[in-house]
Amino acid sequence: MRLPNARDLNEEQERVYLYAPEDGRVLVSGPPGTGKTVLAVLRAMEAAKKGRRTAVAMFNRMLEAYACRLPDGIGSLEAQGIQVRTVRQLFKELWFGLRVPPAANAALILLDTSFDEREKVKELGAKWKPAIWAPWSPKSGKSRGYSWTVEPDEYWRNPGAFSRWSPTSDLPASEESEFAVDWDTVTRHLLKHQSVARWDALSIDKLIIDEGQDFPPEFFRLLRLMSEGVIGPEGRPLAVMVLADENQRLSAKQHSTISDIETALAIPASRHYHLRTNFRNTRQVALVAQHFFAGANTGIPLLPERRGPTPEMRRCESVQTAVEQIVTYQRNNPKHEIGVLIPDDDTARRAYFDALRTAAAPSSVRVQTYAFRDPEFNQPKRHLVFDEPAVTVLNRASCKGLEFDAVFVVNIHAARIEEGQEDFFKMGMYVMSARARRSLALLWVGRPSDRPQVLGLMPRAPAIRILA
Ligand SMILES: Nc1ncnc2c1ncn2[C@@H]1O[C@H](COP(=O)(O)OP(=O)(O)OP(=O)(O)O)[C@@H](O)[C@H]1O
Repeated sequence: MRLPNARDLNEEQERVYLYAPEDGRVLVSGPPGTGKTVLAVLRAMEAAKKGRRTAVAMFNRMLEAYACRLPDGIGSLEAQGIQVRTVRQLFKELWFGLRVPPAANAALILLDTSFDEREKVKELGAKWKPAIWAPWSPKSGKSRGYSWTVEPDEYWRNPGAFSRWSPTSDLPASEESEFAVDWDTVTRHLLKHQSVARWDALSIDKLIIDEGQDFPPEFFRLLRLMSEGVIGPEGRPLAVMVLADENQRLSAKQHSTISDIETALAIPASRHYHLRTNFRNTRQVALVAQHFFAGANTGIPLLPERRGPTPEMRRCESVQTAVEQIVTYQRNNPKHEIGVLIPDDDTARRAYFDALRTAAAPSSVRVQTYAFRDPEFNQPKRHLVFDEPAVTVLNRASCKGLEFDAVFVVNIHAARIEEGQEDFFKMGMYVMSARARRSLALLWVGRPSDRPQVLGLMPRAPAIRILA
């Protein structure tokens, strides 16, 4: 990521960087491009310099990978002793480390079993699952990677039979999705087992959360209790800083508005900092993003002065024609970072990725992608480069927080907007168009006579050049 020098911060950023309290809870809100991630990273570096054990927690792996890469000469965040994790991973590690007894609705129960006792647990119905990560399994030796698990039904029939192997469970999942955490259950469980939890597993005393709007209020209620010292190690309350923009919410279900976060974290006005200056986009890109603005509280950024080309909306005969447009742009601008963003359709993401890779093959340009569910491409820390020329193909959910010189939002004709979900569609378009530093194109595929539903929601001239 591009990290301005602390001396280049503007006044509103400086207020956070220099004067926001180190302890308790602080909220920073601001629209896209106002420097929230920059402040998260700068504040983390500052806290680490002062000897505070700090973590920056991101919503997804893409942002985690992006924030890990700092400009040359600064050294990675990890090298500075700062943990960079997704929130889920951070709390999963903590949860396992606390070794609290299994939660009632947990999908998986783990046993801390030595190699020598494997036959005994097997007799009780436990199974060895090598793919399950257990913090206590040694990295080498005879029992390397052994994770013994027992089905919840089996366990709850006779919990006492397993007690000698310190049973614990996975983070309780919410009913909506196995990937979403049931934070209320986590809170209740930690309150109940506060005295037996091994709190030395909490390896941080400062937590900075980026993209805070994508976590539910229950998560912030847990953080509040941890920062008040109600949950956590005695005498070591957790300091929390949250950065958020409610206009960039990802899901209609699991999210928080700014006022939800203020309430759940009990943030007074004096601890809520507002950013308004957009450092990322040109004025022309910002005007298109503004068209999709859904009107929630964080506000529209001040329009930037920097000028650039007028964004375009282009009809393409086929996916292949759209791909050719992108490849032509890349050939004319070989030094650019290019984002190809899709309003959440994994089949389309893969199709664009494959077609771009083939079409760009004669050149040495890097074409890369990420998808959580695609085992070939779900390790962005290992596979992706940032701040170098590349064509990066991503779904909407993965492009949060990132930026590119040029953005092509493709496949928009296929977007289906469910009743009452228009605001979320617009928020998705807001997030994707605001990734562009300079050039923005919205591409749809169809015949000249086609009128896909979404075209009615697109900006019009003169904000955008319409090309058929
Ligand atoms: N004071 C500054 N001077 C110069 N560039 C800056 C400054 N602050 C931020 N930037 C640049 O602006 C861009 C956007 O910053 P950043 O990604 O932190 O914004 P953000 O608020 O997190 O955006 P989003 O909500 O879209 O994730 C980055 O390229 C960053 O380097």
